[in-house]
Amino acid sequence: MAQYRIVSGSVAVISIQNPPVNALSAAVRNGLLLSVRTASSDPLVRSVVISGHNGPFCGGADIKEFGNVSHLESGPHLVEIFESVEALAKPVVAAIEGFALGGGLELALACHYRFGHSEARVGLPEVSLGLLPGAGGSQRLPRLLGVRAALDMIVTGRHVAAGEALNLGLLDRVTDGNTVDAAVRFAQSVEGKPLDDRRLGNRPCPPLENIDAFFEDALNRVRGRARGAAAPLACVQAVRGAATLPFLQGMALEKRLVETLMTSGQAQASRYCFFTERGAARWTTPTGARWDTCRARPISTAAVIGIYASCI
Ligand SMILES: CC(C)(COP(=O)(O)OP(=O)(O)OC[C@H]1O[C@@H](n2cnc3c(N)ncnc32)[C@H](O)[C@@H]1OP(=O)(O)O)[C@@H](O)C(=O)NCCC(=O)NCCSC(=O)/C=C/CCCCCCCCCCCCC(=O)O
Repeated sequence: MAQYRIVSGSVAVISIQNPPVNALSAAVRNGLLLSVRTASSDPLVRSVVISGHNGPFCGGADIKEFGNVSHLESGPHLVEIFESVEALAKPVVAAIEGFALGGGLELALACHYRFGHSEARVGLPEVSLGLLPGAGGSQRLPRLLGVRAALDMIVTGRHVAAGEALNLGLLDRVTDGNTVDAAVRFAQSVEGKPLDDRRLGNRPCPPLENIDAFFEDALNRVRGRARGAAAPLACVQAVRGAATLPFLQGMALEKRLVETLMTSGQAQASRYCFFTERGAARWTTPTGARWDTCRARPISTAAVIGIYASCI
């Protein structure tokens, strides 16, 4: 779900609430869209801050819903929500603590400004799930960072620390203090200012020389490393779309690519790995010991029972 409150008289703070990582489940998506519409129609609200409840901003789309069309369809699509955020006629500031990953960063990219805590990290790791950033990320990130930096982040899926994100221009400000408080103060300072420039969907991609040669080379390099994986190649195709197509056509290309990947065996296998790796950490023994209740015993005696010496 999403919590909605008004602070300082004019700022609507929308807080994503879905522990432990504030993933964008159907309930969260419903809450977010409702909150954005409420903020839009309330004449007392002049700006909006979006944050994560109790720490992390957002770990992205709810991976548990993938492969289950009825779950995916029981809430609005991320693309629709992010379009409403970007189109809002009041400034929207993302207050990023912990992490903004996948759909979480795509949400932040739809906001007009991005504030981050100095220890936060951001990234688009969809490629490791056999996917691409399919909720506008493959189209908005290149428009913000330029093709080279965006392609690197999208194809590798790496997590970027706040300091680097600030240098890249992905974050507008970084703070050591309370991120939400800083974002609220900033939101008030930009109330009533024009927003057209801040909407990444309105911006062209920064120009790149020898665009055909650049993407040919990128595709060859990625193909060499991908070892048969389809997602990294689709990422290159989507970013090429961002560089060469108007925003809406780029979004249509992104949609076609992610729908194909989503139903692939590679994406299913990658999801299985994601949950199995985490499941493996939850061990039990036949005597009933468990990973979450087991405590190390205090050491009362220790002895050396052998010495091995070697000479060369
Ligand atoms: C860094 C982390 C976020 C946190 O790490 P850590 O603190 O170490 O904690 P973990 O142990 O890893 O995780 C804690 C528990 O949380 C669960 N978890 C984590 N992330 C998620 C998540 N995103 N969703 C659900 N659950 C999550 C984790 O499993 C643990 O629980 P448990 O112990 O297993 O019970 C780290 O967790 C991390 O890296 N997470 C993953 C981040 C990530 O990859 N995010 C990107 C997700 S993908 C995305 O955001 C967007 C994708 C594009 C989607 C576009 C949608 C298009 C729909 C098209 C539909 C077409 C269908 C057509 C169908 C048809 O026609 O048939």
